[in-house]
Amino acid sequence: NTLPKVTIFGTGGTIAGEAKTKTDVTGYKSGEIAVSTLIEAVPSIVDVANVDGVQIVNTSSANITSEILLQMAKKANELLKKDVSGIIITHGTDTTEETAFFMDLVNQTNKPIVVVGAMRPATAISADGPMNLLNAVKLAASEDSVGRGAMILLNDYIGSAYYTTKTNAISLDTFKARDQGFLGAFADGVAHFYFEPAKATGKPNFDVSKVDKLPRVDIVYGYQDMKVDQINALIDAGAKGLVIAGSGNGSIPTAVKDKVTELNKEGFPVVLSTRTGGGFVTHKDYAIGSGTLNPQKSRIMLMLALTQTKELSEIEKFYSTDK
Ligand SMILES: NC(=O)C[C@H](N)C(=O)O
Repeated sequence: NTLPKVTIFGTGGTIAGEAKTKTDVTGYKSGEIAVSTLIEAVPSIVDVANVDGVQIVNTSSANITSEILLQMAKKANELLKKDVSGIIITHGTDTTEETAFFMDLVNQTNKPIVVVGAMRPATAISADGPMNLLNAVKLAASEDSVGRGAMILLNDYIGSAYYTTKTNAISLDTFKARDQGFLGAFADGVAHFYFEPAKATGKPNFDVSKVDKLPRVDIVYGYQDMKVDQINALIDAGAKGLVIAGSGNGSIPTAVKDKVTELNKEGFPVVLSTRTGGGFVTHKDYAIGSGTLNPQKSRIMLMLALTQTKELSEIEKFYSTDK
């Protein structure tokens, strides 16, 4: 038929989660139900698009690896370059923003990639997954979605993958972009956008078609009395770059700053982000400031940046919001 083609990558998460009782919304197993079953549970999807399901993995989103990200990037680009109008990734919400951000940066087309999940398992009363999935199909199939980058969709709200983050451990209303706001919302089963299509300022694009492996990048949490031991241990373990979730505008204790300064002189990339959940980390003369990116997105950016350059001054540009 003439409906747009949409491919759904199933990766697991609560949207595919199964609990022992209908009222259990925390003690359940993520990634139990196949993507084909999720699609069958929403019969009206067939009125919106020609849908195809691909089971990539079926697991909790904490188990998504950079190998899985690369696999999805290659498959998504292959399909989007053909006649598929949009890709949906059903995903656990805990690391949704990492996958969505990665897919946003590696998409070689202007077609939509929509990452969707749920906060209540499929077996719960008032499960949010089926409606979220139907909305995701509408979003991925819509011409209005073209040129908007990857998007995160949950609880009727459409957020840009670049800026949206999970802000609450259990609430249905968890995804937010506090400073930048949502792109739009569903009303009466229809996606309404608040703006014309736009690209996040300074957003780079990475072609990973020839990348076999992403470099290891780790995150270290900052706190009072933080020591340099974790930094040393991670470098010994093979980290090719580090992100520090500093306090405030990326601040770290003096001893850690001395270590970071030393690493900077050696050309080892350290990105300073913030544990505050918002704002902007400015560039320092001893480390790269993460700009608007939180620690987990800064990590994804650094892995991708390192596939292109080892130069700190070049890496720094990927965190810039300048045009
Ligand atoms: N709401 C969720 O999807 C959480 C789940 N633990 C996950 O796989 O990320």
